[in-house]
Amino acid sequence: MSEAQKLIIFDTTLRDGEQSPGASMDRDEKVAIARMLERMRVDVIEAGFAIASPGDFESVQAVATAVKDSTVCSLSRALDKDIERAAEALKPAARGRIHTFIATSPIHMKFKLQMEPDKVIEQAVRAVKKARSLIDDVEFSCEDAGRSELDFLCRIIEQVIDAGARTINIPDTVGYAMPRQYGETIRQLIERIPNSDKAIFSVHCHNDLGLAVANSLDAVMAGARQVECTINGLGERAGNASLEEIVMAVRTRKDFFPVYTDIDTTHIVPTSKLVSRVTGFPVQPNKAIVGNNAFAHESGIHQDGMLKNRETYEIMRAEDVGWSTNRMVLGKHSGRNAFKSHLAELGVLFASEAELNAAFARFKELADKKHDIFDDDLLAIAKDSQQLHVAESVKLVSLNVHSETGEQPTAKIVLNINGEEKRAESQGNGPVDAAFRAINALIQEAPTVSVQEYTVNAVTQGMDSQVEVNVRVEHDNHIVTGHGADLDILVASAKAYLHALNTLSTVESRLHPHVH
Ligand SMILES: CC(=O)SCCNC(=O)CCNC(=O)[C@H](O)C(C)(C)COP(=O)(O)OP(=O)(O)OC[C@H]1O[C@@H](n2cnc3c(N)ncnc32)[C@H](O)[C@@H]1OP(=O)(O)O
Ligand SMILES: CC(C)C(=O)C(=O)O
Repeated sequence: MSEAQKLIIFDTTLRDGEQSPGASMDRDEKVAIARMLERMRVDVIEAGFAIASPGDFESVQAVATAVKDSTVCSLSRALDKDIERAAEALKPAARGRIHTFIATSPIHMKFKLQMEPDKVIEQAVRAVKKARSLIDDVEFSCEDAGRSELDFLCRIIEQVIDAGARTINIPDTVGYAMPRQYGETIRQLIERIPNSDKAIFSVHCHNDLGLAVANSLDAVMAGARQVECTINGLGERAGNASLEEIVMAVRTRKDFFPVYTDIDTTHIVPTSKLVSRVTGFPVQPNKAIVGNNAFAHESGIHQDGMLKNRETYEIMRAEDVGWSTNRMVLGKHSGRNAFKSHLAELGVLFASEAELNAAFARFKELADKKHDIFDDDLLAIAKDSQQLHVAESVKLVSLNVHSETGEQPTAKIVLNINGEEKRAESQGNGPVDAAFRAINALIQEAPTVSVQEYTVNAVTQGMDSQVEVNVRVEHDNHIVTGHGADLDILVASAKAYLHALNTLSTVESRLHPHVH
């Protein structure tokens, strides 16, 4: 593609992004983000508003010193003192830009600036000339262009281009524009302004109606060749157009957009994470490109499709935007193929279809009860299910434990012993002791088995974690350890104890289940 088809990416995370209430960043944090943006090959980094405060001045200066490959820009009102301060802060820049602006909508001119439209044009022209006297690269913005009159925009833009502005930005400051209408405005401006070919038209859209990206892209179709945007869509009120969405839309739909960007997209996710960490603004999980779920697949039909061909459900590659990989999330909507494939990645191979089915059934039961299923949960299930065939003569059917302050706990247990259901009830010093005694009541030689160690581990973090219980038992100089996993600590304990007894019975071929 030709140079005329290059879409300039202007990142304003450090300026408009910082205008998100609560998102302020200190100088070093801004430099760290600016370096990431430079590595990503962002064309222009708006580092701040130099006159806003000494801190902002220092930040613009520090970014201008640190960054060499991207243009560094400072915002300024259409006032000499702002422009001089911006130029001063940008002195160390290899490439500096002054971005000066004034509002052009009737409501802003009348109530905020309290200026006649002709005076606004005069001030804009003076400001651009002043900026050009200090720096070559000058951008001019018509603040609230989205609510400005087209004829007035044509007049002011023609004059600021004559005054030396080389980038003309048409901001939808309050997020009022609609996609087709906004693109049409850009098209009309480029067509009607006689010297429009001397400037690059830029857009800067806010997300008040959730249309910032759509409006920006519509403007690109209409001839805009610079998009102002922010990482994670940060920005004043509902934010700005998000850089990652703009860049990936253009890249993914090369067939649709007549433009390209120079962005190295593999830096997108690390930069998003840095911005989120620095500002304390979490990224919503379903946020396009950078949300945790953006490349995660949970439902069985999707996972099955993905396993057969990734493109069945993905239009971009996770690796291309900086994720290490896409994710198959196992949850209650997942199917057997994804379950088997995920466990194979964890090194678990099922010996038979029956074993896979048993583990899959346990997984579905767990997924119904537990929100997040982690790899450790799956490994615990696999371990538990694979043990079932070690010795299945005794299986837990149900356990009911009653425990109350000041009273001895009672356990009622139902076991399946060689295909027959047997019941027992017992008290104990604690609920686990009561459960073990109830098991002992159904297995003749179990009371001669000594429990040497009993440990409980939470399999994953969180209150709804599965627990894994290990019970080490000794009988006739044989020591075995039983494992059991469940959301219920008592059920996990009973399973672990039974697993130990079953293993002993296999090892010794002597500890026969026996109904009293
Ligand atoms: C759409 C945008 O995002 S624009 C950028 C918004 N960002 C910011 O405002 C952050 C930084 N701002 C600040 O720190 C301060 O507002 C400052 C330093 C710029 C100005 O502070 P103050 O001098 O105390 O003025 P204050 O903020 O109260 O009011 C703004 C003044 O600038 C005037 N003004 C607003 N925009 C412009 C402009 N583009 N050109 C010239 N004057 C302007 C207003 O009319 C008002 O003038 P008045 O004091 O004569 O009524
Ligand atoms: C100053 C301009 C570019 C702006 O931030 C806006 O209009 O939203």
